[in-house]
Amino acid sequence: MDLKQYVTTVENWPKEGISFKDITTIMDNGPAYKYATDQIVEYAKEVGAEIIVGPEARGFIIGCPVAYALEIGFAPVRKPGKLPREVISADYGLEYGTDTLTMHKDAVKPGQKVLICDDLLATGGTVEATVRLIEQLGGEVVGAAFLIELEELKGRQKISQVPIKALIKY
Ligand SMILES: O=P(O)(O)OC[C@H]1O[C@H](OP(=O)(O)OP(=O)(O)O)[C@H](O)[C@@H]1O
Ligand SMILES: Nc1ncnc2[nH]cnc12
Repeated sequence: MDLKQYVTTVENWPKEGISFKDITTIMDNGPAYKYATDQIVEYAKEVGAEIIVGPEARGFIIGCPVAYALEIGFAPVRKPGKLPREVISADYGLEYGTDTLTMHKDAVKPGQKVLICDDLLATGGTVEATVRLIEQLGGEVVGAAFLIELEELKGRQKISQVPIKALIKY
């Protein structure tokens, strides 16, 4: 299946100059959503994932069905103030300023093999901060899987030690 045909590009959103890749037109198509999920499930098997970690919000849409299919767990990465128990935090750079991501301290067990799932790899700031969180908990990041990679932004250089799977490239 050519998944790219189900991505909708919205020019100049949310800001002038941004070419936004809207994945809701993959999700609302049953066969396309299943095909995309199945590809990542196969990758998760290849790398021996024991748990899926996904950053809010779109990482949940990709990661949760993969975890369900494999009967393994899913651990959320969230913005500050959203997780109710003790957390660890990682700051990361945005185009202007910084932001912070958090995970529960016991979300990943030491030595556990983790696959990170998200919809899109752009500058790599989100996934790089997610790798730091997982490694701080003692987890082993065995891969990062995305529906879309924006190659021009060179996000994969920020996590050069992590194997990356991207189903669609621009
Ligand atoms: O590689 P990066 O430059 O870090 O960009 C990619 C991230 O940006 C988007 O999430 P966003 O922070 O917009 O949050 P959302 O999923 O809640 O919309 C996307 O879902 C990725 O998580
Ligand atoms: N161009 C883009 N389209 C969709 N989500 C994004 N997150 C960061 N950059 C993005």
